[in-house]
Amino acid sequence: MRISTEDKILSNGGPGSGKGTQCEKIVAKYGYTHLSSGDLLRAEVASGSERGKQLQATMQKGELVPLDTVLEMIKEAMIAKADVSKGYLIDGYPREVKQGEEFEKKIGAPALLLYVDAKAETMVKRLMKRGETSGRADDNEETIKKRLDLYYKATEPVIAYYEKSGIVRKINSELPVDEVFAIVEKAIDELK
Ligand SMILES: Nc1ncnc2c1ncn2[C@H]1C[C@H](O)[C@@H](COP(=O)(O)OP(=O)(O)OP(=O)(O)O)O1
Ligand SMILES: Nc1ncnc2c1ncn2[C@H]1C[C@H](O)[C@@H](COP(=O)(O)O)O1
Ligand SMILES: [Mg+2]
Repeated sequence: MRISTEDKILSNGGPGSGKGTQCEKIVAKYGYTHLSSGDLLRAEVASGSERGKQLQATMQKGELVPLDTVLEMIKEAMIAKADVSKGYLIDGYPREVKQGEEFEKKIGAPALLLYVDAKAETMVKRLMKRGETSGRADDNEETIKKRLDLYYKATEPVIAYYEKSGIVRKINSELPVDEVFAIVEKAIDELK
C-alpha cells in the first residue's frame, strides 16, 4: 500500500502532551481520519483476544508493543478507510526511529509531523488528572514515569530523524487548548 505524502500527517510528543486533544480538533476542522496507535491497541485489549491480553501486559508496564503488531494495525485501519478518507492523521506513531523507517518503506513518507511539546512536569500533572476518570491502566504514577523515560529515550530521537526532511513543526502545548490549536492550524494550512 502506498499513500501520497500530502495525505499523511503525524502527531507526536510525550505522554499527556495533548496529542489526542489536538487531533480531535483537527478532525473537526479538516475531516482527516484519526488513527491513534494507542486507541487501536486499547481496542484490541478490549476485544478480549489472546493478542489483546499480551498487549495489555506490555502497555500496563509502560513499554512499547512490538513494531510489527502496531504497524500492521495502522496499515489495516488505513486500508479500511481508504475509500472515504480525506487524509490520515496518525497519532502516537512512530514511537522509535525504526517504526518511522518501516512506515516509510511500507506506507510512504508523511507531509508533516506535529511535534506536540510540553514540559515533563506538565505532562505528569495532566496524566495524573486524566487518570482520575480515564480508566486507563497506564495513567498511574509508576507507569507514567516509565512512559516518560521511554519517551525521552526512544521517541524524542524520532523528531530529529524527521527534522532532516524539514517536516517537523514544534507546537507549544503549554498554552490553553485553543491557543495550541491556532498554532496547529497554521502548520496545517501552510501545507496547502
Ligand atoms: N493545552 C492543554 N492545556 C491543558 N490541558 C490539556 C491541554 N491539552 C490536553 N490537556 C489535557 C487533556 C487530557 O486530560 C490530558 C492529556 O491530553 P491528551 O490529549 O489525552 O494527551 P496525549 O494524547 O498526548 O496523551 P497519551 O500519549 O497518554 O495518549 O491533558
Ligand atoms: N506506536 C507504538 N508503538 C509501540 N507501542 C505503542 C505505540 N503506540 C502506543 N503504544 C503502546 C505503548 C503506550 O504506552 C500505550 C498507550 O499509547 P498512547 O499513545 O499513550 O495512547 O500503547
Ligand atoms: Mg492520546
